Amino acid sequence: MKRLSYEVLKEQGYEGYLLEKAPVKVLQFGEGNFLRAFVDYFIDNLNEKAGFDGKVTVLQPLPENSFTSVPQFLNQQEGLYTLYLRGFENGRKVNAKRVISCIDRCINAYSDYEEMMKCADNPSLRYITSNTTEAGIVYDPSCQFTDTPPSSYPGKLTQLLYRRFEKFGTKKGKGFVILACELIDDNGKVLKDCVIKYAKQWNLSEDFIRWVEEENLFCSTLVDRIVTGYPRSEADAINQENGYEDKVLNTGEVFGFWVIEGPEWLKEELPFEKANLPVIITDNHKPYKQRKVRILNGAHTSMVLGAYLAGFDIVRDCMADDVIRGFMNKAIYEEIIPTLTLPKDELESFAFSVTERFKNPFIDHALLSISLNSTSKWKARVMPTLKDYMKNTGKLPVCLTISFALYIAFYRGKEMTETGLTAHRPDGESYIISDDKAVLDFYLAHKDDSLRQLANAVCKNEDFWGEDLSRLPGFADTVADILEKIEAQGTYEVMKACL
Ligand SMILES: NC(=O)c1ccc[n+]([C@@H]2O[C@H](COP(=O)([O-])OP(=O)(O)OC[C@H]3O[C@@H](n4cnc5c(N)ncnc54)[C@H](O)[C@@H]3O)[C@@H](O)[C@H]2O)c1
Ligand SMILES: O=P(O)(O)OC[C@@H](O)[C@@H](O)[C@H](O)[C@H](O)CO
Repeated sequence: MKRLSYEVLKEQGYEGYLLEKAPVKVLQFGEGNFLRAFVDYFIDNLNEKAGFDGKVTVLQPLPENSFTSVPQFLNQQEGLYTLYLRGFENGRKVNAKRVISCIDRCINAYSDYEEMMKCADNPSLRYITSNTTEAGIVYDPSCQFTDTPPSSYPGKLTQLLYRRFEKFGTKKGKGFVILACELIDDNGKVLKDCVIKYAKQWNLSEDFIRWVEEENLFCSTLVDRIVTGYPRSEADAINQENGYEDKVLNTGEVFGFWVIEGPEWLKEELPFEKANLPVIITDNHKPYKQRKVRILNGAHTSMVLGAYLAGFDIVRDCMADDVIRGFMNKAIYEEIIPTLTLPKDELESFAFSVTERFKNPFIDHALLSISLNSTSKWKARVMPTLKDYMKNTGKLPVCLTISFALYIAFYRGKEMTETGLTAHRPDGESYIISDDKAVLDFYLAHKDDSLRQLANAVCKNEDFWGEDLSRLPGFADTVADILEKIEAQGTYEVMKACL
């Protein structure tokens, strides 16, 4: 079967939108599924509906082969790939196929270092987007200006900005608009702080720092779309139907929402409104981020680990079960929403839409994939709500406290293998706990603790939580009690008992 290419699409008489040639206006740090189903989808639509006329160069920020073959496949397919967005829209089932043609090529920051640096010399380049996971925006002082490249994303960006400054520093309007899409708080601001630190550490001059401040815009953004990536089990059938082979097929839900914190003038530059896309540019993205991270991601993180131990594998099946769905909804409506600042009806309507999205009949969202890095996820997505709830009421929130015990129960691995820490479901099936090495080492070291000792040790681990959670009145003891109930009755009964 022929590989996807412009030529193949022409031969087939493909009638959808394609943009074969245009100046590169966007440099994207990250080749992952999410960016390709979200940012690139929006840019592709901007090209079609608002005359943006820009291509994207995708930059793989990690050493080649350390992750995926996506860059190689994208280049073989001339940047083209097929995206399926599936779900319900206004009560109607949707399965929208779109060939995305906004990608120009994909390069690697290590093997194509000079090519990466040359991107800064392109006068048309105006936007830098990124999703380097929660691990990507970090300041690592061991990175040097002479590294080719520095290992951290902000280090690479600082080098690129400096090259831009050297080339165009005296011209107005040649800085970048930087759209950070990582799911960390104040992503744009934190990224900018890292860049300024490198500029100082590397003695790149006051003039450069001023140029970074005055000619570049670092936007914090909130992203929201469930992206499930390559549809392994359906790929053959999809390729047959399309009549071409696409090795980077991508899938996600129809729902999508991007909130960009930026000035009014950015609306002119990025005509999302004109293209009728669900993207807003606003002076404060925080309420949206808090709503999404605490409700949607908080619901995932507090529900999936217990549900997995109870025998469930995907989110949709959890939504069909009264106990698991009931536990999740109780957490959302009684414990999460009361701590949030947006109007209650807006929050409830968002929460309702989350349950509907989780029921999406097209999306098999694996609980195990959501379980990845649950330690930092519990800290970022659940812990702030638990603390706000306690501050407001003086009580422990029932479901969120249970969620912490469910997290510990899931992390009780007994054996370290090459792929990670191995644990077992009650029926004996093994699974891999994926998290930072330090986290896995901690659980392995505590594998023979009593449940009470374990609960205490986890609560006290300030490296995990940034503070000692055993100082929260009654928390460690209650968690230990719940762990004992889980041991005796299983997670399902514990989730059921609180309804
Ligand atoms: N999949 C979703 O539904 C979804 C939705 C919203 C946000 N996100 C976020 O997007 C991120 C990526 O998700 P994905 O589904 O695209 O995963 P993916 O595995 O397809 O891609 C991971 C991407 O992150 C990059 N990366 C990984 N570690 C890095 C590091 N240390 N430094 C720099 N880059 C690094 C990789 O090069 C790759 O581009 C996740 O952190 C996730 O929280 C995902
Ligand atoms: O992608 P992760 O692993 O950070 O988190 C898992 C899910 O909570 C997440 O992907 C959501 O589906 C997404 O954030 C929705 O926008």
